[in-house]
Amino acid sequence: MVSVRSLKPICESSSAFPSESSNDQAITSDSLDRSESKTYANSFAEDPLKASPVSDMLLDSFGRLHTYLRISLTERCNLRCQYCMPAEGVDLTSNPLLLSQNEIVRLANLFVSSGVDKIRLTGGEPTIRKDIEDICLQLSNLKGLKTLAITTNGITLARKLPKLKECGLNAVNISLDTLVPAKFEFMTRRKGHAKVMESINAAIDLGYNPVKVNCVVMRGFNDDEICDFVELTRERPINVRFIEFMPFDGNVWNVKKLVSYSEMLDKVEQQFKSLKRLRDHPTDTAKNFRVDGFCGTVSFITSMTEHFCAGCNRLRLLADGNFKVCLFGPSEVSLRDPLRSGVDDEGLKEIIGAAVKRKKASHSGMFDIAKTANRPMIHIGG
Ligand SMILES: Nc1nc2c(ncn2[C@@H]2O[C@H](COP(=O)(O)OP(=O)(O)OP(=O)(O)O)[C@@H](O)[C@H]2O)c(=O)[nH]1
Ligand SMILES: C[S@@+](CC[C@H](N)C(=O)[O-])C[C@H]1O[C@@H](n2cnc3c(N)ncnc32)[C@H](O)[C@@H]1O
Ligand code: SF4
Ligand code: SF4
Repeated sequence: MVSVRSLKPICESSSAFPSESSNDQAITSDSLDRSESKTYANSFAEDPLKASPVSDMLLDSFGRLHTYLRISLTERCNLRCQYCMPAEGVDLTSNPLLLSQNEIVRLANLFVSSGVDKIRLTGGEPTIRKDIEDICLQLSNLKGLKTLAITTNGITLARKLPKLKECGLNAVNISLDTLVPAKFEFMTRRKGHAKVMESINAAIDLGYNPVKVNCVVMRGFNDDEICDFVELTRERPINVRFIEFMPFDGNVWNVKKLVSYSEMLDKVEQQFKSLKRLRDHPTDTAKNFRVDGFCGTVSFITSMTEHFCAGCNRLRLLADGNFKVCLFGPSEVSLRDPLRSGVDDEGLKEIIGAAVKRKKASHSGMFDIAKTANRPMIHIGG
């Protein structure tokens, strides 16, 4: 049974939480050709150092400024999604080798004082970290940070969100791949569908706007639900984001299970004739659309068939203190070890800056990625 009805229809235009990207402006000329691939790097490269107070540490050799840091708070999770991790689980870093709260805040402070203005907490499942409220409070007090976001599976979020909001969390992405509880249990190898729906409602009730709903689309699993997900946006301030299935170590990736952006878009356009492309922000991971008259929006994260690396502004700090400049780049450098051996901020900045300068222009394509050793997704955090 499809449980769209278990989400409350609420659509208010005003909100205490401004949308981070200017998704609301429809492109006025004829809708964009879906194969159009924009290069945004040049718009950043004009004179990035003059245009903003961002430190050279965050500028890569292609002129991309990295103002968005994703911090993985834990390698653990209360679900076991098939597309993210193997059934047998993953090797876990021992507790003493994980970053402490103080170390996370110290490193985050270094990034924010260098120009990072958006931090996303991820994992594993970030909400299972016991000190998440304190972490949010300390991070949201960092001068210069504009967005403190979370990506969560929503299992325990409904209960925790009011306090997290008080602690400064101002953007929420919730993962939900199916509207059918039995399919949820199959994909996540756990129960909990109703709790995720409850968390989406709670986030809407608390004024998060939009509440982003991340849906990894896999052939034969949920590709028949795409239009049901679009229906969620009719009366709710939800941004449904259909994500192309990506390969990671230990997941069940296979090109036959990948449903491409073009195929997903076809399905949506067939049922929702008035779907219009919106203007994306150059650093967006998503291509954004709205069905005429609908409250929410629909997006596609097209990492595999139309990558968006030219506008990349993202860096990653993993739970074990490793720093990763690209989701698919296997190279990592430890920030934990120099931090623990007493290296000062300038020393850390040198290590970070050198890694950022080594960042490649783009990922190497899905077939190469599938063959290259990386970490399981649950370690990286998306
Ligand atoms: N290829 C690629 N995929 C990414 C990147 N960042 C996030 N994603 C993927 O996008 C999907 C949604 O990720 P989220 O954690 O919601 O982050 P986000 O898309 O940056 O979210 P917003 O900041 O709200 O736009 C996940 O499948 C991520 O793995 C990136 O830098 N490169
Ligand atoms: C790794 S999870 C971590 C945060 C949290 N546990 C959650 O599920 O939202 C971050 C995001 O990555 C997405 N993701 C995981 N594995 C993926 C894959 N193989 N391809 C595409 N997206 C994936 C998830 O759906 C989720 O939206
Ligand atoms: S996608 Fe998120 S919820 Fe699912 S196993 Fe990975 S970390 Fe856990
Ligand atoms: S694949 Fe790497 S370069 Fe491309 S958008 Fe993702 S993190 Fe950035």
